[in-house]
Amino acid sequence: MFLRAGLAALSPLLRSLRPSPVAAMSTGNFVVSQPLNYRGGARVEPADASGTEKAFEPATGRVIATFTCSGEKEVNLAVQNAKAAFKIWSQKSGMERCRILLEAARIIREREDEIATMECINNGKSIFEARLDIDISWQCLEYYAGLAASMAGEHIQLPGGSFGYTRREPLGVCVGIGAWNYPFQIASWKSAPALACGNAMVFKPSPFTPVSALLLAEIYTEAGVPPGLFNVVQGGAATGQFLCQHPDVAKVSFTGSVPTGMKIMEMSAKGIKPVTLELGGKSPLIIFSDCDMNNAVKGALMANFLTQGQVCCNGTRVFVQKEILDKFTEEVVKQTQRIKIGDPLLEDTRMGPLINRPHLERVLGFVKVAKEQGAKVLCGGDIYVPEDPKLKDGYYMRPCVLTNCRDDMTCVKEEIFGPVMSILSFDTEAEVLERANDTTFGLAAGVFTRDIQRAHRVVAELQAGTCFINNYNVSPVELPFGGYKKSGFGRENGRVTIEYYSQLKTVCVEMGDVESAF
Ligand SMILES: NC(=O)c1ccc[n+]([C@@H]2O[C@H](COP(=O)([O-])OP(=O)(O)OC[C@H]3O[C@@H](n4cnc5c(N)ncnc54)[C@H](O)[C@@H]3O)[C@@H](O)[C@H]2O)c1
Ligand SMILES: O=CCc1c[nH]c2ccc(O)cc12
Repeated sequence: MFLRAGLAALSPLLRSLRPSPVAAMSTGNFVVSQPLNYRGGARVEPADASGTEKAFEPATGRVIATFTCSGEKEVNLAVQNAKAAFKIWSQKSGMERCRILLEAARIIREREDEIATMECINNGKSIFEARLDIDISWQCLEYYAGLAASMAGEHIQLPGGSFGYTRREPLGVCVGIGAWNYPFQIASWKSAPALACGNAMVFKPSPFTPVSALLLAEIYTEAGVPPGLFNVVQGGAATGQFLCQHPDVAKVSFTGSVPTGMKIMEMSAKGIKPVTLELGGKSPLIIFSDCDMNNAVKGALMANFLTQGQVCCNGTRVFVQKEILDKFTEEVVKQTQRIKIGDPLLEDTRMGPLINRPHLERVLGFVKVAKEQGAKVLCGGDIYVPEDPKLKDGYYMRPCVLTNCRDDMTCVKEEIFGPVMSILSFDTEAEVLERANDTTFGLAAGVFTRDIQRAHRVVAELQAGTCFINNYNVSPVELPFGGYKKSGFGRENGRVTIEYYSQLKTVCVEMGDVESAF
C-alpha cells in the first residue's frame, strides 16, 4: 500500500545524500549466496531440512536462490533461541525497547535503497513502490517504538483503601507467517508491535520471497536486540505447521489466503493460541455520480494496480453510478493503458511482473473465464513481452479493465490477485450497498462522493474492516488495518495492535484483613 505525500516527498531528498550500496545490483545479475535462515543473531544453515525451494526473479524468470526448507529441528532451535532472548528482552523497560526499535528504524531508512532493490528483484514490484513500502516499514517501527515507552496498566481504587492494578505483559514467543506481496513490510508490521510489547518472534516468509526478512533480522541485531529475539526460518506449509504446532509458541500472526488461514486457526485452536488472521478480499469501490471524477479515476487505479494488482485489500469490484459510467470508464481505460510496464528496477516503471509463472497463468485464466461469461475486455488482460531481451522470460501482463460485468461472474466473486479491474454499474445507494456487501470477504471498501453525509452513511453500512473515503490503498501506520467476515480478524498497525501482542494481568491488593466466608 501507499504512503501519504508529505513523507514520500522527503525520502528522495534523503536518498540523494547517502552513497548507494546497490549500484552493482541490476535486473538479471543478483544471486543469493548467504544462508537464508537467521537464528541467535546470525545467518545460519538450517539444522535439518523438509525439502528445498527455489526463489525466482520475476522480472527475468531467473533462479536467484535455491534454499533448504527448515525442518522440525531447525524450527525447535529457532523457538529455543527466541525463548532465551525473550527472558532478557521482556525485562527491559519500555524506554529501553523504544531506543532499540528507533535505532532499527533509522538503519532501515539508511539502507532503504538496498532493501527496496532486493524487494524489487525478488517480488517484481517497481522500485518506486518498493521504496514506499520500506518507508512505511520504518515508520511502523518508529510508531511502535513510541508506544513501547508509553505502555502502561491502570490503577483502580477499591473499598477500604484496597486497590487493584493491571499490567500489560508480553505473550512470549510469537510466530509471524507472511505472504509474498509485501515481504519486508509484512515482516515489519508483525515484528514491530510484537517486539515493542516485549515478545520475541520467529518469522517465516513466503517461500517465493525468502530474501528481505533477513535484512530486517540483521538490522534488529545491529540495532541492539538480544541475539535470538527475531529469527527467520524458511519453507512452505510443512515449516509453517511446525511453527503453529510448537508448544512454546504463544501466538501466531498470519498474512495469506483464506484456506491457509483456516488451517492456521485449526492448528492454533489445539494449543489455545491467539491468532491474528490477515486474509484475502474482494473489496468494493463505489463511485457516485457526484464524485470528483479525476480523483475517482486515480483512486480506481490505486485500488487495482499497485504491486501488479497483488494487494489483498484491492477494490476490484468497481461500482459506478450509471450517469457517469461511460465517462469514468473511458478515462480509467485511458490511464490504465498509460501505465509503464517493464523492468521493475527502472525509475519510470510503474508495473513490473507478477510473482511467478503459475500465478500469471491463473490470472490470465480469470480473464479468459470472464470473457466466456460475457465480460468485455476494454484493455489488457494479455501477456506483455518487454523489448529488453533479458526480460523475455519474465511474468508480465498488461493491466486489464473489464466491463459488462455482473455480480454472479467469477471475476466479480473471486479474488484474482492480479491487475484485473471489474467495472459494474448501479442506480441507487441502497442497491449498491446490498451488492457491495454480498460477499463472504470483508477486508476493505471505498467510496468516492462529494456528499459528506452520504460518504459517512455508506461506510457505516459497509461490512469491511478498512474503509476509504475519496482515496484508496493509503496505509498510515497510525490506523488499524484488518478484516471483517472471512477476511480475518485481529488488526495490524494502530494503537489497538498492542492488545493483540500482549496480555493483561490484574493484581488485586488487600489493605485490610481477609473477610472469610468460612
Ligand atoms: N489481509 C492481508 O493483510 C493480506 C496481505 C497480503 C496477502 N493477503 C492474502 O494472501 C494471499 C496471497 O498470499 P499467499 O499466496 O502467500 O498465501 P498463502 O496462504 O498461500 O501463503 C501464506 C503463507 O502461509 C504459508 N503456509 C501455507 N500453508 C501453510 C500451512 N498449512 N501452515 C502454515 N503455513 C502455511 C506459506 O508458506 C506462506 O508463508 C491472498 O489471498 C491475499 O489476499 C492478505
Ligand atoms: O496486501 C495487503 C495489504 C498489506 C500491505 N502491506 C501489508 C503488510 C502486512 C499485512 O498483513 C498486510 C499488508
